Amino acid sequence: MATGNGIPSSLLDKLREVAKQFFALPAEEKHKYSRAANKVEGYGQDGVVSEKQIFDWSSRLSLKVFPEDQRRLNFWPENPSDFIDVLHEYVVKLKGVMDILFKAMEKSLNLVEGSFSSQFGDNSLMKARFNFYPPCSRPDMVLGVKAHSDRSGITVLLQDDEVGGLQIFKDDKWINVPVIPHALVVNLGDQMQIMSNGIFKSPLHRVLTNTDKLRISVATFNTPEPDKEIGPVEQLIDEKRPRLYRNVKNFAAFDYECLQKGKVALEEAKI
Ligand SMILES: O=C(O)CCC(=O)C(=O)O
Ligand SMILES: [Fe+2]
Repeated sequence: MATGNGIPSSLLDKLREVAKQFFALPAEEKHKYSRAANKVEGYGQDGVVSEKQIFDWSSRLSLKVFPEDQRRLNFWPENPSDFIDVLHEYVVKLKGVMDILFKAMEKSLNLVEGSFSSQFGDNSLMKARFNFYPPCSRPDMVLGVKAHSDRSGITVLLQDDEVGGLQIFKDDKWINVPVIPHALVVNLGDQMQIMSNGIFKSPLHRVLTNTDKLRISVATFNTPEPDKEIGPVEQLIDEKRPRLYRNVKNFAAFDYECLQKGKVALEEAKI
């Protein structure tokens, strides 16, 4: 949980506000930004992969925010009118926060500076995902997001300022993540688990639904450049802690292939 993260509280509030305003638009207006059936970028619900699939109780708007020249502005809402500026300001500041996180993680393991950040590269990908969870009459029947670990390197999450629901799996139990309005939740993804040779964990997490309140969140995923090979930092491999993972490239694509075969990418990357 990063409080005092250097991002003004007013900007965090504004980001939640523009997210709420976007999701409150009439369906036809939101559908201007609909994602294509086989793509993740844009507005929509879960893609359909099988007949037996259980859907998440949520809608999302996913946008690639960095590298800046890869932004597809046709998916960026024009309504509310300050959406684009607020998102831009947030992600620029968040990049600075991510740089501090890399340095802190490297330092905490006595690593050479850049051990992690250089694996992400200068053109690492950043995607912002706005999640909208409407109230749900049967919270016992359906989840807002099913249990998963993030396949990113690092995820930074801005939660709803009032409504909880995020849980993390720890010591064989689901634990509620507290709601702290101006804190950012830092969640390490599968690729950090690989780079840290298993020292940092990519935790399972899920989101519960709620009978009478809607919830929003903004997850920002930072991922290494897809054509860069990533792997456990050499300094973290020794006789006591042998190399756990092989090097991988384009983990997102690898993860997708594994999913289709019913396999878990982190397991498949093990030596
Ligand atoms: O809404 C949340 O609190 C978490 C969302 C999440 O886990 C995700 O978007 O990957
Ligand atoms: Fe997640």
